[in-house]
Amino acid sequence: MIRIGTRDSQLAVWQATQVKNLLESLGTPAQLELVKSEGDLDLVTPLYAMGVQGVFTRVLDTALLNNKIDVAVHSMKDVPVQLPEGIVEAAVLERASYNDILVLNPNWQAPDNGVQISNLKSQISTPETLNVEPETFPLTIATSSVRRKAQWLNRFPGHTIENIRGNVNTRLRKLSESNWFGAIFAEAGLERIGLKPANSITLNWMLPAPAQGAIMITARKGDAAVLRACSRINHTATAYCVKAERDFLSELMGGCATPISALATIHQNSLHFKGSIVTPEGGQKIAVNETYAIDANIPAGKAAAAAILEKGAGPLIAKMNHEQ
Ligand SMILES: NCc1[nH]cc(CCC(=O)O)c1CC(=O)O
Repeated sequence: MIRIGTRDSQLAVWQATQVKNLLESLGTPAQLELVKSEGDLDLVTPLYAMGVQGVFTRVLDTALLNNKIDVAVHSMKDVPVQLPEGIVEAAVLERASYNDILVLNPNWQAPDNGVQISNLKSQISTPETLNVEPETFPLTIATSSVRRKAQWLNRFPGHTIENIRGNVNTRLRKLSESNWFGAIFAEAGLERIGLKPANSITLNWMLPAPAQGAIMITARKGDAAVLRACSRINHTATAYCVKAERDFLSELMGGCATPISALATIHQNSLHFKGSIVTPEGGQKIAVNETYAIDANIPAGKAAAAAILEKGAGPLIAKMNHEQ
């Protein structure tokens, strides 16, 4: 019987249940163990001020090391790149959507100046390759992610970003009780628990967090039986892409509040890698868009990090770490 540790939010339990079902479909019985995390208990402090590293994962790490559970299931983007001593990656499940989406506030009151909501929506959904129409109205958007804030303000410098915390259910409620235009969510999180509202816009110009949309299973180092069972539900292509994204992050990371984004996808025999660094208030952005032949066995994330440093990312990262 594999004991699966999970946080107790609806999304976390959904993800852990997915792992339980996959393990059981291959003949390994499993049960869930629900654990509360600090990231869920404190809903006021912005994540970056909590010392982001591991606020969601620490409690499950402790439970693993104390032999209270055999595996832990995490949204992979919440897992620090450096795992604690004694804990290893056991599997990565097939990735769901990696997109960020803007959920519109159903109760938003349009100002009385003739602004067209359809114009605002089309500005927000315009892909990266097209120029954005000049702004017609300074919107207020909610997110507590520095990465999302930085990219939003880079594209819409006149807008205002408000902080919003809590699990996805809490954030959807806070949005509907606010006067914000919308709030940014990971599409995967809302889709998994059937909460993605129809009035949402895919932000295909926003680069996701490394490993967004992927689920990671961790286990104790050397727990051979558990590692063997988990390896059978590992999705190789996803694991390959998110490794590149996390390598990029770890090569560049000086501080945990640095808005670094990365997305790796596989097309035929190539790995396409997009990465960016944007200053927190959106003023400066450096991006790379690279392609690596998979056969060549190049460590894509490290190569892309070298490419973005070549473009001048170093001083930008240093400056952000200094200001923090
Ligand atoms: N940081 C919170 C978090 N961690 C994982 C998800 C969603 C699922 C995913 O991205 O894999 C979310 C919610 C969000 O970002 O809106």
